[in-house]
Amino acid sequence: MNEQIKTDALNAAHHLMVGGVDTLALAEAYQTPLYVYDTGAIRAEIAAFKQVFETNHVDYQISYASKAFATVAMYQLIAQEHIHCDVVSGGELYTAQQADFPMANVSFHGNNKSLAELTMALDAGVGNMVVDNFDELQQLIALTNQRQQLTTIMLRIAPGISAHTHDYISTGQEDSKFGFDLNSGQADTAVKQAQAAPFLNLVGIHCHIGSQIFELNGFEMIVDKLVGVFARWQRELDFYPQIMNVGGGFGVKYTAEDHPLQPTDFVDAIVKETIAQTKAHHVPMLEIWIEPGRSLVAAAGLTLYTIGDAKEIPGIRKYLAVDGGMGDNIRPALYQAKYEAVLAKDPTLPAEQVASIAGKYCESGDMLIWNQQLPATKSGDVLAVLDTGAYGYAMASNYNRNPRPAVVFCEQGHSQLVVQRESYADLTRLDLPLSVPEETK
Ligand SMILES: Cc1ncc(COP(=O)(O)O)c(C=O)c1O
Ligand SMILES: N[C@@H](CCCC[NH3+])C(=O)O
Repeated sequence: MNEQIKTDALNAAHHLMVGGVDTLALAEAYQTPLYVYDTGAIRAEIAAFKQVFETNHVDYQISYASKAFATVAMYQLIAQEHIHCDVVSGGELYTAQQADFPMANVSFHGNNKSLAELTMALDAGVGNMVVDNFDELQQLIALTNQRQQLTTIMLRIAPGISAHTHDYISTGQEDSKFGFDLNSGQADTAVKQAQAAPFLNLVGIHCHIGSQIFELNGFEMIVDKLVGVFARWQRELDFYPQIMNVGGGFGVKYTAEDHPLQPTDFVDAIVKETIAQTKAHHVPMLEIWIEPGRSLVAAAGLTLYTIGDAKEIPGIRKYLAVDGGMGDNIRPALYQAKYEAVLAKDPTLPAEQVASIAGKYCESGDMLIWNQQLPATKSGDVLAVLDTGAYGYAMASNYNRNPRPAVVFCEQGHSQLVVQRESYADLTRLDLPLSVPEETK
């Protein structure tokens, strides 16, 4: 059986269960494609992160990087767990507001926040603005002076450390669009400007080196580098941050080929390194913030599809097409990301075929999985693609005018629809007809 599946995730009939709910019943009730989340698993991941910090007796904050999966219900779940979240756009901020998420617990990221977004954040009372560049810093200084509004900020630093991950999701290197460059002294200048701003309260430094990282070493390097810089800033600029935000990026297991550490192992290493480095530099211990996105939601989510048409090219390949694809999960096409799938009616059945799972979109690259071992299948069977909880729904599109799927939360045997399936009418809701010029009427 697929090693991603825990044995308690099967019912007596061997149907795959999520949060105590039968996936075949979910497919029947809500149709497919369908995003399904085990919200108990999300809560458990949060609890595991909290525990590492608490065992180490350090001040901390966990800020969920909501770009990984943002809906009203998700922000509400995060609020229930009493952690923070970060947003990267007016749209995410708006969704958090609709969820009544406490604005004091929101951090606002982004390398090109518009004036409208900055204003929206100040109006909302966002707790922490993560300032990315000099233009934004100047805009924020002007806005806060004008409004006489004391605003808490962190500065995002590009530490000049490359994470070993896909180029598209590596962000900490010197040549990055994100953050104040550390090596050239831009970060020092930004600190001085922020210190001089009467309405900015600079509480911390942020950096994020990338996503789906499998090695501790990048995080330890950030800590070493940042604490060294903080010690210098304390001497030279009379500035010592209260908070060190090391971002997210903790890698998760998508397939049997992946061997990540536990997300909590990363945090344990970060905490221990921070304790060691602050001692070595004779500076005060820092409050440590992390921003996990993927590691909180990836494994908690799966996508249910219905198998449709099959195509077998003798001696070459068998394709099984499903009723979704790159519109609900762009990651395989965009990052060559790999997933595994099981047959929802019985993941324990022995494999009898190797099939490649194709989407229904008009692109050859619309392949969800290459060469998946599966039992015998027939049209109408429900296929569960595992670990799709991060950056699936979040990056979904209406390509080919396909409506986006619904999202269902499951916990303790109950399911709840939290995002409705889009209808065809939703697709044209914002369209306006071609206007006919007067003279041709
Ligand atoms: C600033 C920032 N924080 C946190 C995250 C979350 O990353 P991940 O989902 O890999 O944990 C990202 C995305 O890479 C990010 O850009
Ligand atoms: N969207 C990416 C992660 C990017 C993280 C954003 N900083 C993924 O699916 O892997």
